[in-house]
Amino acid sequence: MTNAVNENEKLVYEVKGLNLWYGNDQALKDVHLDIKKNEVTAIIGPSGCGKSTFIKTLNRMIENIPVVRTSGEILYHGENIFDKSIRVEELRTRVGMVFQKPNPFPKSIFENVVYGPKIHGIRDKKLLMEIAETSLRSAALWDEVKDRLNDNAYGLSGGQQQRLCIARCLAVQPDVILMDEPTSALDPIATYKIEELVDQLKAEYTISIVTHSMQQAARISDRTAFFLMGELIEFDTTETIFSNPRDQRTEDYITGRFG
Ligand SMILES: Nc1ncnc2c1ncn2[C@@H]1O[C@H](COP(=O)(O)OP(=O)(O)OP(=O)(O)O)[C@@H](O)[C@H]1O
Repeated sequence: MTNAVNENEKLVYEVKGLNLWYGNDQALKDVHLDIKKNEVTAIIGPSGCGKSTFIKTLNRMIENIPVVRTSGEILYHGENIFDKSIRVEELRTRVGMVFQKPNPFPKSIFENVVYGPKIHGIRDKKLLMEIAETSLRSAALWDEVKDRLNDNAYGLSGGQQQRLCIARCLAVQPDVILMDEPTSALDPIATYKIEELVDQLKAEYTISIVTHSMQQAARISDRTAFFLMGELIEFDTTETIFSNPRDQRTEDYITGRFG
């Protein structure tokens, strides 16, 4: 009994029978998947299989698209995120998101990081500075920007901008970080830095990352979910998915036979 309770506490998400439609087109089909605390869960699969749709559903960001309809349940710490009692803004604060293309605001580095805390009513300059420093340190960017916090964020390199977006996400103290192909616009060195960062961040956060790179999924994730045409074909430890997949379609994809 105790073990069962402890196991459940480790589950951040329990996705149960999730379906999603864009108008009449079904993009997710009866998806069942658990996401565990302090793990990196990689979402892989060929273009159009529903990877982005899936992670954007986890913080209900997908509902910004008016034609979207869903059915099924997504339990987040045991509560269904589709329940009427759920406050969507709060959910999106707890479950932050980093996108494919770095998207800093046209503001200073400092203002980018403290944007969320300010919206939440924090005005104290000293506290904002502390939040900025902690978040930038956690995003492994502090040393590179500490002397130019008032410079415009657009002056940073692409990789630095992406780490700034991660810092901005961390500044509101999320629980989960969703990353939608966060390195696809970056060069190998900047990619390596983000991968290293993901590995450090999982000590404190739960991370789900969409990636087109099988090597990246294998390098940084604990578990991997393989999607195909809206269906979750296989979900297992990353080691099993890449060394001993159960489904032929998973094997075909990871060995580069399609996609
Ligand atoms: N805003 C939208 N309106 C209608 N259909 C959409 C919309 N966004 C995505 N789709 C459709 O939903 C399906 C899944 O798309 P999604 O972007 O989730 O796939 P993906 O696996 O992330 O693809 P990629 O790897 O190319 O980013 C596709 O068939 C796509 O055409």
